Amino acid sequence: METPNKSSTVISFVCRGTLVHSTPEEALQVLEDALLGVNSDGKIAFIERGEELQKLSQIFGFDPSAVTQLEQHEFLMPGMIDTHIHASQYSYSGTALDMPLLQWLNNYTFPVESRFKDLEFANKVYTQVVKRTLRNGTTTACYFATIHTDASLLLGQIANDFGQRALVGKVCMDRNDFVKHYKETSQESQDETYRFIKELLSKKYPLVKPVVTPRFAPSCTEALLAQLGAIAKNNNLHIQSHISENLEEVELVKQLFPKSGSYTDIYNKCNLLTDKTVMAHGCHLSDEELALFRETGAALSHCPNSNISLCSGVLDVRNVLNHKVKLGLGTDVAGGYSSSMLDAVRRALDSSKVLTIQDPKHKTLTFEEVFRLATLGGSQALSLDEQTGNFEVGKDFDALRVNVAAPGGPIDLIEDENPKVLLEKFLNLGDDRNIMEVFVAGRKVVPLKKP
Ligand SMILES: Nc1nc2[nH]cnc2c(=O)[nH]1
Ligand SMILES: [Zn+2]
Repeated sequence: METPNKSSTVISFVCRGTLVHSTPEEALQVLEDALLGVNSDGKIAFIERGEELQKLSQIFGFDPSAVTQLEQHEFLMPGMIDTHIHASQYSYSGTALDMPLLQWLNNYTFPVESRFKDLEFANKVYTQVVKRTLRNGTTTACYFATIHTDASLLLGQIANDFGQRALVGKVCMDRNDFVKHYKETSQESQDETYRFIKELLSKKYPLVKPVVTPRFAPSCTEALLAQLGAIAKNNNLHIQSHISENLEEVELVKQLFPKSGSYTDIYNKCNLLTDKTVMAHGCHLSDEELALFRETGAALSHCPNSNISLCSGVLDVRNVLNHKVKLGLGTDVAGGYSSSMLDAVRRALDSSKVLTIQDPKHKTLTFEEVFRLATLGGSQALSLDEQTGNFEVGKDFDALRVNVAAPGGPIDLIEDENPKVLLEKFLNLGDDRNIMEVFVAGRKVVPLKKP
């Protein structure tokens, strides 16, 4: 037998068992008895068949007896990606869902967000939301903070300390007629955005990046939107905001921006639609607006719990996908009451089924397609698909070790099931008790470590 060439890569972790993930071609790919190796940089070094163990151990110089063997009812899946979550609204999640969007913002959201001037309060809430989302399997989160720069920097620090991959946005808003103390001047918003970006980048956190965050068109003057578009463009930064969530909001935008062709047109004219943009909701976008998303490479975040809870609308995900617009899932805490991406998966499936009830010709999303939205789709929506989203050699190892039959967990398995059934059961019935371990960039972050 030939001696295989030795690799200089240092392997820090090897796992053997079932892998489930998505590719652009296949919504669900199952690899049974696979071997996945992670190198000392936290990147996937190889994915091979189990029978190659001896050969791989020689090439990569690891001890075959140190391989982690997954149990019968276990599998590895990519970490889930929450493309839209308000860390600052976590304290009232599960409450205050009795009003439509604009009234909900004025009565609940703005008063709570204004409290983040207090860093002690911010520390308490942000620590809890990062811990909770990690335990629920969110390896990447795209966060809205508040207008307060120091508290927003603190959120970045906490995500880094617990090892979560995150985009963090200091919220910008220079218009707010209802809660008058919760807004900035245009100049403050611009200056503080610069300060936020500069200070967050100076920390050199490997997995935490700033995202330019105009709240949404009704909270911003056109001048501010244009300034933020310029900041993002000149510094090649991510952008996030909201668009076309509810019909009253769409009407308000028409009144506030009478010269614009559409809601999408406003953001586009201000250079806020790029291939690093993610806009939440889009329930009421026209096909022409979706075409503009496709042209600019901007993505949508589908937040079904929020859309139902605030009676905002039902996004036709099939139509978005047919337009080839990048799409991920978001919890939109606290308009969405659950911080778990498993809930987002279930609500996305329910919403698609509601559209089928209304129109039997509607092609319902499959659970495999929604699984892809929660993982690979999210990474594409955040333009992070070169780093994360699925299992590919060279990508970071962001993964969940799932045990569908975890003792004391929510799922009773009567018989042995195949991996596809195990995944479907986990997505529909599972919770954090089934998520035994969470890895981000090769580092085990759940069970949680004290930072
Ligand atoms: N769901 C939701 N929509 C918004 N539009 C502007 N701000 C918000 C927010 O905080 N939550
Ligand atoms: Zn939101």
